[in-house]
Amino acid sequence: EEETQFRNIFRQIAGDDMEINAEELRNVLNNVVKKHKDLKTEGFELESCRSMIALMDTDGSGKINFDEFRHLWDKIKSWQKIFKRYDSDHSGTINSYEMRNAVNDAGFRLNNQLYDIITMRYADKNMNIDFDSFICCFVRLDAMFRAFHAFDKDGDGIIKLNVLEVNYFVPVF
Ligand SMILES: O=C(O)[C@@H](S)Cc1ccc(I)cc1
Ligand SMILES: [Ca+2]
Repeated sequence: EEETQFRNIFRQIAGDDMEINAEELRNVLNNVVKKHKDLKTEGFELESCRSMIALMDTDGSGKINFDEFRHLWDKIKSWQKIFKRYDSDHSGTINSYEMRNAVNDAGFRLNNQLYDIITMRYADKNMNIDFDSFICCFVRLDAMFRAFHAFDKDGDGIIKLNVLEVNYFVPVF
């Protein structure tokens, strides 16, 4: 039941080509986020949606198919729960202190420097991160850690990268 309903929603968003492009992703994200008063945003930017698609597009089609979309949607659903859980002052934004706990809760382990880097990168002038910036940050962190684990064959937490492979880690910034 849930599955067919989700597939129908996907079909509506994706249209005839049954793939979601950046424009269609931006529309659905902005329509859904509007319903959540506790998620502050100026709206998802097209550029952010392009990079979200690039990071989730496993078959390199430049768009996301049903499975890739469902995968992204499940992540966004879980990350919005984390956002609400750690927005302790219900400001609708995440401050640097709340961000550290949110990132940890999502299972990402960063060193202090990286926490500061991503907070600077995604926060506004008052050091607050709004919802769309939060999601973009988490999509990139997720992609970075997935790439890292793909390279870390023996799981010892150390990887060797040649200059071309470094590209997998640039999107975080
Ligand atoms: O689907 C919803 O409205 C809730 S449950 C989860 C969610 C919230 C915000 C976004 I953007 C996407 C999904
Ligand atoms: Ca807050």
